[in-house]
Amino acid sequence: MFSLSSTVQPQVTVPLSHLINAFHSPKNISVSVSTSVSSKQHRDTVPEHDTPSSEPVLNLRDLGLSELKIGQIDQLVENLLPGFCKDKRVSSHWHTSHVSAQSFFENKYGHLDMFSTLRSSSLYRQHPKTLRSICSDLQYFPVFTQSRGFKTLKSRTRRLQSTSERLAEAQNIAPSFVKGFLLRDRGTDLESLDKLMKTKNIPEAHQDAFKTGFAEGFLKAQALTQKTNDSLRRTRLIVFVLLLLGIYGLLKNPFLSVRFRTTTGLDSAVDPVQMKNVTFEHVKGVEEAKQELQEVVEFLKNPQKFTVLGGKLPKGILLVGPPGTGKTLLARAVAGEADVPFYYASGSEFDEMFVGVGASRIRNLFREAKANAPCVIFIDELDSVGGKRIESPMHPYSRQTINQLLAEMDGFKPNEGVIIIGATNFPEALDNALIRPGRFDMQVTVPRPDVKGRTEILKWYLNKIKFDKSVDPEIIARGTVGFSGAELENLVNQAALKAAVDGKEMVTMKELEFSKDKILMGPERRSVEIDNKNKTITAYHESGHAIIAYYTKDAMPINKATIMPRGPTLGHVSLLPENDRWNETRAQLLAQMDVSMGGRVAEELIFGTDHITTGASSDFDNATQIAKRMVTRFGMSEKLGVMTYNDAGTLSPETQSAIEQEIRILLRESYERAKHILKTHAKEHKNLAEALLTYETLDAKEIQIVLEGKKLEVR
Ligand SMILES: Nc1ncnc2c1ncn2[C@@H]1O[C@H](COP(=O)(O)OP(=O)(O)OP(=O)(O)O)[C@@H](O)[C@H]1O
Ligand SMILES: [Zn+2]
Repeated sequence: MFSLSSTVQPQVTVPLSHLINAFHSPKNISVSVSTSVSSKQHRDTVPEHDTPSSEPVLNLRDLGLSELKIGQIDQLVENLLPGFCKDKRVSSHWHTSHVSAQSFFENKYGHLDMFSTLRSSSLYRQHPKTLRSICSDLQYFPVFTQSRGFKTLKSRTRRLQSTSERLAEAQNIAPSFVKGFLLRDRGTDLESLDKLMKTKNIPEAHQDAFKTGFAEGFLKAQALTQKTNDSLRRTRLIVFVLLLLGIYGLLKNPFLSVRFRTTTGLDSAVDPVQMKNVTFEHVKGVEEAKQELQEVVEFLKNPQKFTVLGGKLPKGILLVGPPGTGKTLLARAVAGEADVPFYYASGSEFDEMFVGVGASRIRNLFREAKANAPCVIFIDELDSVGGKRIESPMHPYSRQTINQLLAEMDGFKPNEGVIIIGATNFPEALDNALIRPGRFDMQVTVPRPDVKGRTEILKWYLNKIKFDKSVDPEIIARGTVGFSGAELENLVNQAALKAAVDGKEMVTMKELEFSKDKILMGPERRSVEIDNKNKTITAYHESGHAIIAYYTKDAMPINKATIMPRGPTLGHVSLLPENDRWNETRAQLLAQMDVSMGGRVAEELIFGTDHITTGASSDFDNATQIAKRMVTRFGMSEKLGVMTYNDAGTLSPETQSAIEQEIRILLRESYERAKHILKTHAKEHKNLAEALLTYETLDAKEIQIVLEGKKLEVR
């Protein structure tokens, strides 16, 4: 800090009193002030400095200022001594009045360690002799250190604070090592106080003030030294204690350092989990997958038995299926059934932007696993490490990672007892090298559960909560086609939460239905204020669907009708297939179209063609889709015959218009059938709509009561 070179000098300032001396020494005045010519001439007339004397005698060249023109000198003097040039009232008293000179300087420049600054300046190097004398003299001055901006200090010091006060202020701001410098110099100050007073001929009257100032400064400095020493001692103590603790830790646990290594981000730890508490019992509705994995369990339980008989088991098993169908759970269950360690890794963990990191993680994982065989390594999201998108810039090192994985899989023998289970939602996306024999060569499909599976899963999770006896899991299962195991678990959980919020003691069908609708269609929009007119239209529209479903032989049974807004819908009627439908008959498809038509037909019949609404658009979409597929894909149109028409672009215009014609006919016939039913059952239609307006939601039983003309019990 104090070895600033001349290029980065902060305000290099020539010592004041000596400058004044320099300016006022008779020789120099003749040179610097009376010379009004150019600098060249100026330099010629300057006599060489060769007068050794007790008082330092300076000229401008000695100070490196000989190049200065008169105007610049004035500028310099004005900078150093504002007002000096205006009233040339400056006398030699200036350099004797230390306190005032000092405070004046501080006012303008803050505390400046001029001594050191000067020494390090190029000025000093050029004129060592002269400046050394200045410096040696300056040692007796309090050391200044630049501490703050000019303006602030000036405005403050107008209040004529004592020097020592300001010095203390500066010390508080200066970093401790700077303080160190300040303090060292202070020692010399004390010794030489008397000497200084003598050499500087301080007038009697000022001596006391001078001494007091010095004493104050000295005491403050002492206190500061004490503080600095204390904090130094404290730091040393803390470091020492930490060191001791470290050594102790190492002695007690020699693996501490290894732990540190394995828990760093790049080289993450691989810890197995014992899966005793997860068995095949916990995985419901995926019987085939469980059966296929059963032999893997047997192998893990006793690898030797298998190899003795010459049996060969795959090293890698790929679990393929949509998210949430229980792939992870199955893998855990395999480890749990066999009671072996389970290593979990997610493919995305290996997908690193840094060279070698993914590969080294794979290496670590396999090394650990081999040391603990028999065991199961599970790699979730295998496609994110073993996908085909190898050379993509987003995954610069995935090729390396895959190669490492392949090398590891090839590197151990089948009887070593390590089984690698990978899971993926997109088997097509996997790198072909991964699914070759000897790697992931066994595929087990884990599909979405069927109605039987869903019932089992629902029962399993219902058993973990309190539920009413009237709850029929099968009804919920029938209404949750396409739900995964994870979604069904969520459904039961949401129902339990709903029951708790409503202050009920057990979960009933109502809560289960509620959470099913919530998952399917978004939350209810109770806050939406729907005017009576729209409510009435919705009620007739929905009961239109319900009436058609009820009176059409091949339609699915009704589950529920509601005019409660939910998600984007104003109301809906839900139908339940008795079973998951693998196939649908022509009659069933036509019935579905009729039920869809029911809503619009109802609006038309009740409110007239002028008042039909846009609310039926999705119904039409649905009906049109069914008709289109019947004609173009299922060969269900007599006119177009048993043929599929997939690519519309390759069809002749005649064929296209024939298809359109057929679809139109199907829709028209459907519309007429719906109209006929609603006209025939106008009374039931009205009753149902009114019941909906009163109760908002009606379940299958209630709908039946209304349609049979009986009165609903008040709920
Ligand atoms: N068949 C099932 N039987 C019981 N619970 C299931 C089943 N399927 C899913 N679950 C529940 O859902 C949770 C999530 O399933 P899991 O993580 O095993 O699905 P996943 O197929 O691995 O999904 P992803 O592909 O998203 O990783 C399980 O912890 C379990 O609670
Ligand atoms: Zn509708």
